[in-house]
Amino acid sequence: MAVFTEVSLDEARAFIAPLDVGTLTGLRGIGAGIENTNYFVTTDRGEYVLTIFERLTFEQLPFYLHLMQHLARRGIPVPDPHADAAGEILHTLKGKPAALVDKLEGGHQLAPDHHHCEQVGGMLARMHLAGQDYPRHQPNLRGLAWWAETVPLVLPYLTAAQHTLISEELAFQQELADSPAFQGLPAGPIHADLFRDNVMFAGLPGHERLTGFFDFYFAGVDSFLFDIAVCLNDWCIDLDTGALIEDRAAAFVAAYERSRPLEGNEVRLLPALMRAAALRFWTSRLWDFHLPRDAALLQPHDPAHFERVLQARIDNPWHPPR
Ligand SMILES: Nc1ncnc2c1ncn2[C@@H]1O[C@H](COP(=O)(O)OP(=O)(O)OP(=O)(O)O)[C@@H](O)[C@H]1O
Ligand SMILES: N[C@@H](CCO)C(=O)O
Repeated sequence: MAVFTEVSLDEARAFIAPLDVGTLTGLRGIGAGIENTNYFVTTDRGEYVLTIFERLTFEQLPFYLHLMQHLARRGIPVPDPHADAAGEILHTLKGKPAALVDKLEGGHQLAPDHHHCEQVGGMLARMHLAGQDYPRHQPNLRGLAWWAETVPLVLPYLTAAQHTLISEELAFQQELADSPAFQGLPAGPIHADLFRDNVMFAGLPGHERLTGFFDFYFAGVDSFLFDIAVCLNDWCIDLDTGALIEDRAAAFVAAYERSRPLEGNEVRLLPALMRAAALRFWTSRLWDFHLPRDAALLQPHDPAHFERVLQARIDNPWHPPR
């Protein structure tokens, strides 16, 4: 269970007191997640999620929390952060930054079909449009600069073949980033980590409806196409092999385009961005695996999965049907 910072009932009670959410009746550490400490908080008024941020700083967090508030106010289903009497949504607990947000209804859809992919694609486009007038700016902190910094740190742990694959891909992405086509991609606030475990669905089997996107703590201003690529690499692949399930990917993109049609350059660069998205998560998983931080019990994600995904994207580039 990834509880990095233990919180007692008394500490939780004192933390929620200024937030006008009622009286504490329950507190439970959440096992999933590898970035932050999360607790489900129950009060006589409802259910909430308390997050203590383990890596992000007081300077970085306003971008994420105000983005969630901005999107929630525009009707995108995301957890809305709770403010104190002064309107502040970033708080402090045990000396670390912390927030209390609404708990979303439902659960994860870990074996998605067309129906789920279409809903995620459609909502992603609506989220991109709703974020366009968000005034704060922060780059994607897990973007190209971070890959370039982190790849050298993990190289000592790799085989010769992995060393070549990751180094060549980084060089390819650096060259791509310098191209006018890449620099002209439509951009804005993106989620950047919208995997199956960061989306909720509720309802009867076969009729589930999307109830929310959450875990915005890798969000940043970057190309919308990168967000689409991250999703396609998780929602629309065979998890055993990394192979793209093309009809599911086509359904995802078609649903996205009903709200925001892709530009010509976006269609052209999608295969390269799907490689970029695979590189991003291969690198972060290698980093978490080989250079772990303290946690009560941390189970890092399997890096080899994204090595397979990257290889599959290189071997079989995919363009959405036109
Ligand atoms: N607002 C929310 N509503 C309902 N459940 C939530 C909410 N936020 C978090 N959870 C639950 O807590 C679990 C862990 O949260 P999360 O995925 O944000 O962890 P993390 O460590 O911050 O991130 P990561 O996914 O990057 O490892 C989720 O899988 C989900 O079950
Ligand atoms: N979604 C990420 C974890 C958070 O960055 C992964 O699966 O590696």
